[in-house]
Amino acid sequence: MIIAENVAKEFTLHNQGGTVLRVMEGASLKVAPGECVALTGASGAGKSTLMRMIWGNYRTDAGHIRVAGTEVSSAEPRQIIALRRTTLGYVSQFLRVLPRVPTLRVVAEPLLALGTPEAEAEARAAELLSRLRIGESLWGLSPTTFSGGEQQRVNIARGFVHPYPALLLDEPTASLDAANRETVMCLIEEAKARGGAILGIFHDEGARARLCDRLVDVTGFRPGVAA
Ligand SMILES: Nc1ncnc2c1ncn2[C@@H]1O[C@H](COP(=O)(O)OP(=O)(O)OP(=O)(O)O)[C@@H](O)[C@H]1O
Repeated sequence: MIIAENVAKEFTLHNQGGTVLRVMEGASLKVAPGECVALTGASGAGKSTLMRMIWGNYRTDAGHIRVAGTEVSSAEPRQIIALRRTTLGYVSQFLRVLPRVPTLRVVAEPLLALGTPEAEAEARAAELLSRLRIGESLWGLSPTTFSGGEQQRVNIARGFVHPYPALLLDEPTASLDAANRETVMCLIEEAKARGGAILGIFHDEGARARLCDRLVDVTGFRPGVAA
């Protein structure tokens, strides 16, 4: 479902004398439907960079990335947008939303974009917000003023509202209390059980041990380090 083959990436720092940082080469991994794979490696090893290339925000310099048959590494922007709408979800660490859009709408939006009737989309959004303990009194408000943990849970609700076949998770349990952490782990287990292919960064070792079928250490993809 998610396939990376021999991916390489370097950054050119144009405002720092054109210094070239080679951060990755020969990066290969596969995530099958129903599988959860964790990216590991020390800070700066390249976990986020690989996730951003799979998400289509960073260009790959060499190699191929395919998600559900779409060649992300050479896709046109409209293909990336279509992939994100139907197939590839991403729960980042930060919520980015338009101001003044109510929380219920923020969470329902991925379903509305797929043509789901409004009542059905909002019912599903409400169910997830309730599971994640976001009180109903907040649903009509924009999440921009919410606490860090509340914003993270709105982000998670939005990422799980549609059963994406492939899902990228960036520290989904970070800074959550025990009850919400458990809810998020259940959501991830349910996504696996319905055949979702999940690739994530989990600094939470307990969550990683419970959820992940395999670990991929990106340190092996550093230029000059044998995989
Ligand atoms: N946009 C960018 N421009 C220049 N260098 C970048 C950029 N993004 C990442 N890098 C560099 O690439 C390397 C890998 O960074 P990355 O954020 O992928 O690491 P990470 O493993 O996710 O780290 P952490 O666990 O601290 O989040 C770092 O040396 C970083 O400075």
